[in-house]
Amino acid sequence: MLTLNQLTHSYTQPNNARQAEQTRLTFDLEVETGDIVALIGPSGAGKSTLLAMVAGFLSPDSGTLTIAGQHIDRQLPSERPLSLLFQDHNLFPHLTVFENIGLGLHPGLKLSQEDKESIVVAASRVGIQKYLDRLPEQLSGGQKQRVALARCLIRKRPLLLLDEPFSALDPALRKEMLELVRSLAKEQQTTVLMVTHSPEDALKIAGKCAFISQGKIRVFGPTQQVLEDPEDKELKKYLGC
Ligand SMILES: Nc1ncnc2c1ncn2[C@@H]1O[C@H](COP(=O)(O)OP(=O)(O)OP(=O)(O)O)[C@@H](O)[C@H]1O
Repeated sequence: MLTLNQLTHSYTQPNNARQAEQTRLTFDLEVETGDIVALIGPSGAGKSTLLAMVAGFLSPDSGTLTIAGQHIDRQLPSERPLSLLFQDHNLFPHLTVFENIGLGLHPGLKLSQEDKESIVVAASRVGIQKYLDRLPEQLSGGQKQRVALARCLIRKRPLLLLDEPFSALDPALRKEMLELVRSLAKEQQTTVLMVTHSPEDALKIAGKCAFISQGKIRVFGPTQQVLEDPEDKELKKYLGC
């Protein structure tokens, strides 16, 4: 179980009158192990802030964050039991596909024979085993995202954070990648939080959906119910119903 309990972050910035203006975002969420949750909501609602607090890039002012009962609030991003996949796949341009995937296992690439074998397995799982010797610049956008996904997969962390990772891909490839994430998550019992602007993508892979608005989760429930039978006024407006 992933639990966010009153997890709060406030941004302070000067306004036109040169006074400090605060934007306060507070999140409560409970996600069962192995569930895929889509985070949707209008621009500026707080989706990236939620993800950044879970990832550890942004410190909460208050509240708690636990995975399987363990507090991870104080851990550095690299110590947290999670992997991240963003639209910008963050591959290292001077390293081969093999090495880029290997970074998921060891930041210094000190790889045992077993590690090397698991890199090949992860690459085959996402369909890029033919390209292990290539550099990222010799790959298409979709192939690069597969490498990034393989790097996440090989880490076998219990939580995967996705921030619009496939939005630059064409519809067929995007669908294929989403299905791949779904089957990999099921295989490894990975809990997934996925920020998306696409209700269609949410319906494709997420069993649950959280609608975020003005720094809060306003609606949380089964994706189909949230998106196809919305009751909340703001959610209806967001969906254009
Ligand atoms: N560094 C910052 N300083 C001040 N305010 C910020 C900062 N980052 C975000 N905000 C504010 O916090 C709120 C939430 O922003 P956030 O980026 O989390 O929204 P979002 O839902 O991810 O938006 P989008 O879909 O456009 O990426 C917004 O009102 C935004 O203006």
